[in-house]
Amino acid sequence: MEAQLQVPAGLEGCNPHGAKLQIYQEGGRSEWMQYSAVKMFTNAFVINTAKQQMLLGYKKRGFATGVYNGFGGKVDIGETSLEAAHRELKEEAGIEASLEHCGVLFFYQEGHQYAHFIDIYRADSWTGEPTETDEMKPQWFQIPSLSGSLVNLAEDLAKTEQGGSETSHTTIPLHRMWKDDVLWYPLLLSKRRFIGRVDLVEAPSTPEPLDPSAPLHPLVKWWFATID
Ligand SMILES: Nc1nc2c([nH]c(=O)n2[C@H]2C[C@H](O)[C@@H](COP(=O)(O)OP(=O)(O)OP(=O)(O)O)O2)c(=O)[nH]1
Repeated sequence: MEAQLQVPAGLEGCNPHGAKLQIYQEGGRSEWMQYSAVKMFTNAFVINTAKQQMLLGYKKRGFATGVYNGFGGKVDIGETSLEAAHRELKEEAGIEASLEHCGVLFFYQEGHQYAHFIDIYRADSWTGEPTETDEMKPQWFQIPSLSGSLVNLAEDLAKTEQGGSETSHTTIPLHRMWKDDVLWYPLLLSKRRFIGRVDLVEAPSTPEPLDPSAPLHPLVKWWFATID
């Protein structure tokens, strides 16, 4: 019988049926940072497969202002993660979608009171028209070709970091997203189930307007595995 991989603290219990885990990528420091509490979050990504586009929201206020992300937030007391994901998608983007759970991102930023345990969801269809809210401005972005390997896709995604400009965001705007997203977007986009953890050090407060060349929340340790 094959030995199961040791998963980072925070991800225990994410593979209750003992499915096969395979390291996708890992790196950084030798030790994970210590956290004292964990809160549950959701993050939902809507994909237009026919047009090869992804809906992202520009965060207008609160945590991570100025960053593009999927739609999500805290899971409220008495709510399941899936219920929270539907509620947040409606509140932040004005749409409804059939969400499929595709991964877990455990995220800890140095100096923060708690770690984020984020259930990541994906939908390939939706109802309603994405609408700007007080918190998020939704916008469609082109996904680089999915025909190559995951490694190629990660490289294609990374190229958008250098190629992005202030005014045109035709491809996914990695230079304005959390630094770890390039590590797991290839899995999300190719529908591979995954679990992962990232530790980041505190970055200086984000300048407005964002400087695309400025470092955003530097990563100090990361680990991602696919689940089969
Ligand atoms: N893509 C990505 N998302 C992340 C990372 N770290 C992280 O917390 N998130 C997500 C989880 C949540 O979807 C979102 C944080 O939610 P939020 O900004 O709405 O938090 P909030 O405290 O205002 O919660 P709420 O009022 O909306 O419930 O950011 C990351 O590294 N990459």
